[in-house]
Amino acid sequence: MTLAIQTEQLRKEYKGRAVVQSLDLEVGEGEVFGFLGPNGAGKSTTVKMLLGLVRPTSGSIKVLGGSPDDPAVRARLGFLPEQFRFQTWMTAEEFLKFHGQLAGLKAEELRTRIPAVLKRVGLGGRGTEALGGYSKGMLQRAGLAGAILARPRLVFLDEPTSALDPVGRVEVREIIQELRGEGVAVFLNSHLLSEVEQVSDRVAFVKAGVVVRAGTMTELLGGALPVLVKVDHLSPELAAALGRLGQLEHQTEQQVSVVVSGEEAIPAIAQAVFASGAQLYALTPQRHDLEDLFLELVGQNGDTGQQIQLGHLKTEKVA
Ligand SMILES: Nc1ncnc2c1ncn2[C@@H]1O[C@H](COP(=O)(O)OP(=O)(O)OP(=O)(O)O)[C@@H](O)[C@H]1O
Repeated sequence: MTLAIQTEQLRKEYKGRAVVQSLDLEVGEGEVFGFLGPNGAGKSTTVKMLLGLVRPTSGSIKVLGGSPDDPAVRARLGFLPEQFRFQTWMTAEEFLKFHGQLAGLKAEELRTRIPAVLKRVGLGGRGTEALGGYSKGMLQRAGLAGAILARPRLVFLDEPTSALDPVGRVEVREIIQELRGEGVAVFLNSHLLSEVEQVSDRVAFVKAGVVVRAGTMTELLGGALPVLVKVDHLSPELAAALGRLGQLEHQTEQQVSVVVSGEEAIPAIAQAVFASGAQLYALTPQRHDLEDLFLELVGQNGDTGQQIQLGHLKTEKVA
């Protein structure tokens, strides 16, 4: 299998200061990979190196099995930059035609492909308007159309939903899922962690140029699950029964958090409550999310938290 991205000991220095270091990445075909970290962590620099726009100080990069400097490889890459500044005098159709031609698409294919991608990103019927008159969200949609136009095998999306309304965000999530279904790898850079959590197969957290944690959602967020149980009266018998299912925390007369190993333990909690004769008011799993993990890893002010350098980060597709 050809990996979509493979880097070994990738490093970038600016004026002798390392902004990306020891980066070993492997992203599989059809994998959605979230690359997360605080401002200035080195995410955009990594993306630019993967696209061949910035030269690494040392280390190696393979994208789609080749070099990002190879025009044939570049033609199969899609890129939505965070700061999209498009040719405002062009219409969306002209902009896409221009990018399609640069990617080597034939005029005949562009005739059908351009309206199809405009429709896909929610700009159907707006293609003949100048980009100068587009709203921020419409521009971001046009940029996404440009990124997927030439049927790339690897797409880099840098903050793809920052200007979008909630409907647009759902649509982008659907597009990412479609790309994955077609075997396209997606390298996603976003501070909107709940969205990353919903679409990514794997994520890596980067801090000061170093990957501090990486894995699948289950690997990162699985494990102990606190379940909040609210009842009319938490009798000693009920507490004892719940204590047999998991560790009890934050116990009061009417509620307790039962820390169990996974969701499969939830029905037994409900049964224990009913068997005790108590009235159940709430049974709430309180799974940690990527935001909790982000704050834990990089600290609320971005400069606390532990740094663990991973020797090797493999990111194979998760079924
Ligand atoms: N051309 C450059 N010259 C000098 N320093 C640079 C250059 N480009 C990036 N840097 C520095 O490299 C570090 C990483 O920047 P980068 O843009 O990769 O971070 P980022 O993780 O994408 O941040 P953000 O989330 O804010 O977009 C920063 O300290 C930045 O100042």
